[in-house]
Amino acid sequence: MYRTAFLDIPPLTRAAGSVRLPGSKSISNRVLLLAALCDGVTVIEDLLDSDDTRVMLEALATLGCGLERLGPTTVRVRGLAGRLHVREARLFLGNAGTAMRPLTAALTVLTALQGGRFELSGVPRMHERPIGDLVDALRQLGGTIEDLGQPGYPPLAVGAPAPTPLRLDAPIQVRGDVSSQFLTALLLALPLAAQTRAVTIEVVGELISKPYIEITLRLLARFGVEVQREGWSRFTIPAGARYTTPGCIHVEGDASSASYFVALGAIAATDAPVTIEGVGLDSIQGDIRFVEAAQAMGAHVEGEANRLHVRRGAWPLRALDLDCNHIPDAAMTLAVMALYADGPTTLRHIGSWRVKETDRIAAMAAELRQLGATVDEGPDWLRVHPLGTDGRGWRAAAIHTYDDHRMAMCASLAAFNPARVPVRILDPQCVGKTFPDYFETLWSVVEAAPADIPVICIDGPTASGKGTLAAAVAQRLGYHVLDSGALYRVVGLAAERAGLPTDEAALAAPALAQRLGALAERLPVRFADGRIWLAGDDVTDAVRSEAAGMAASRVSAVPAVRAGLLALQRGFRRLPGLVADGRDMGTVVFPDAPLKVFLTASAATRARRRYEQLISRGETASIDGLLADLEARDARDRSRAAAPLKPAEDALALDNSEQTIEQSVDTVLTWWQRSRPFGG
Ligand SMILES: Nc1ncnc2c1ncn2[C@@H]1O[C@H](COP(=O)(O)OP(=O)(O)O)[C@@H](O)[C@H]1O
Ligand SMILES: Nc1ccn([C@H]2C[C@H](O)[C@@H](COP(=O)(O)OP(=O)(O)O)O2)c(=O)n1
Repeated sequence: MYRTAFLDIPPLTRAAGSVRLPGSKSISNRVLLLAALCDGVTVIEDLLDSDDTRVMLEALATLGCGLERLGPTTVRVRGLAGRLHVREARLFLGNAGTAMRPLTAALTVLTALQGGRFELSGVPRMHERPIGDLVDALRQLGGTIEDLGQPGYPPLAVGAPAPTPLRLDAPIQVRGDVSSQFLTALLLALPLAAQTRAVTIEVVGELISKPYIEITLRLLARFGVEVQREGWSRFTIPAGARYTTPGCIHVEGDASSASYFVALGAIAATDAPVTIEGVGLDSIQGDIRFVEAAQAMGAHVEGEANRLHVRRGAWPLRALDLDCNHIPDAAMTLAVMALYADGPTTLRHIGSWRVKETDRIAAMAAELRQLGATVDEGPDWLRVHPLGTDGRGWRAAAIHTYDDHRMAMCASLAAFNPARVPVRILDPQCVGKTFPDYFETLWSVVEAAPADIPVICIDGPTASGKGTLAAAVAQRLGYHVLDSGALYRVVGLAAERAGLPTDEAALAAPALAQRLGALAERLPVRFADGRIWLAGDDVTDAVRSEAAGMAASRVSAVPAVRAGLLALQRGFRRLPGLVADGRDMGTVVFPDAPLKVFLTASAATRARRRYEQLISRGETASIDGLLADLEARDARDRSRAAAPLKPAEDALALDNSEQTIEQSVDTVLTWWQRSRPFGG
């Protein structure tokens, strides 16, 4: 997951390959609660690992539920069997509506039956998301609920020290036109109160998002409770209802998350399809019907039970006028697809967007306008005018994401714009709510022209702080790092292991130069988790010695070695970007890089830094010896014929002798921001 302040997505061209989706959020949190309420042990497989499931798991643990992680996405839950093990607790539920609403209902019923008091709260946005309709229904039922903030919104406290009688004789009425989660919450909670009598729920007003109720009913059935329904207005939980564990339950891939990859297949030019694993036509999630909407816009989709294959069909996409009540979350994806359509697209019946993670109608309109689009909005509809496929009208934009995972994932699709402008996603870690590795998954199936993948080059003499600066800048931007010096060091070491001399006299022989070149070209080197591996050996420490630095300097003067390492170095230019440090990053390896920095510091400063570095590693060193060595190394690196150390013509010079590391990092990031088309 990217924890950077922003993530720049370079213009993308093609897409192909296969993605596996994380588990469905809606199914994950429902199954967790059902497993916690029932009697016995349930093993949940392919559970979503995200912010929203984490808060649910923490709440259940607080309530005394036995939880055991069997793997990253497998959890064993020992149910509470309908009994409260803890009578008082505070539960923090982040911004997870799928935790807040059902837990409020379940704890109201359990405390009415057994006594106890629980406080439920969330992030500030959660305290702006309505829950009043559910609270009204639970009060009708006889539950005790206290508003701890603004009435009708979390935070709340439920329960009282002593049990209170529940009124189950008359049907419980709940409004269904603001959020279907209120009905879901009652459906999940009321089986706890239906041991001796049937309980009926009546929906007042038109029920929205019916597919989510279908998921709830199907999962209740898996846990042994068959609810009878009359249309979408009356639901009866039979007398004697009792949750029983299905033993093992598998969570299917998130159909709403699938929508981004379906859209990708529809938008990107492809040779092979984009294949989405983990969700298909057998899905119980309503958002699977997004596939029909995408097909109506022109996507070519082949579906299997648990898999989808998507390719571009009609191009530009066909404009759409659609009632989106049945796909409230995935419909956001249509709003971005609409930018690539042949006319205005209207999404109707999306009033629930206004009370989601943010006011999604307002947010979507504002951000699509930033990209250059004309957007009209009404209380419960949105009309997006296309930006066209000839490249005109598109603007590079820094997209606000409003702590809303879907805003970030949707906006990423704008990176296919024909104007080939990058898209900046602010606060990319908001995807952690449902799809922490969304961007990494995106990179695995998309392509960008290498020239569009940014590289920041940091060249300069030894101990000027290149490596330190490169690592820090890369971390702030979410970019990859290329420590090219390490490659020359590894060549020196590999030569030594192969019994090849690396002294200057020997290196003058053309036959040796050729062998070293061949060795460099097929160098079995691997960088992983901050370590360097040579043919399976961890050589991280071995290549860091001063002797290895000297050997590297000598072999690096051999043109065949430099040529041999060229392709390997250019291979580091991967999405979303690269920071490369060395001697010739800006002059030879990435001459088209949009930012080149030539980093220097006085020889005395560099000798002192290297000295401190060695001493802190527990090695012995003398400043005078180091100074002599680094001056010799600089002289060789500068005077060699092949790719000598020198600033590129378009490099910006930075002397950091008097700067702290943070100051150098800020200088480079300021230069970088200036070179980007986002303003600010
Ligand atoms: N302003 C600065 N910028 C970068 N590094 C600095 C700075 N001040 C001190 N250093 C230290 O200098 C040492 C050498 O830095 P390093 O990144 O290894 O250099 P290089 O990669 O150029 O050989 C490190 O221990 C680093 O912490
Ligand atoms: N792009 C590069 C990087 C390093 N080299 C050579 C020249 C350097 O003296 C050695 C070692 O480089 P490295 O960056 O690891 O050395 P320092 O950390 O700056 O001491 O490799 C090069 O020729 N071209």
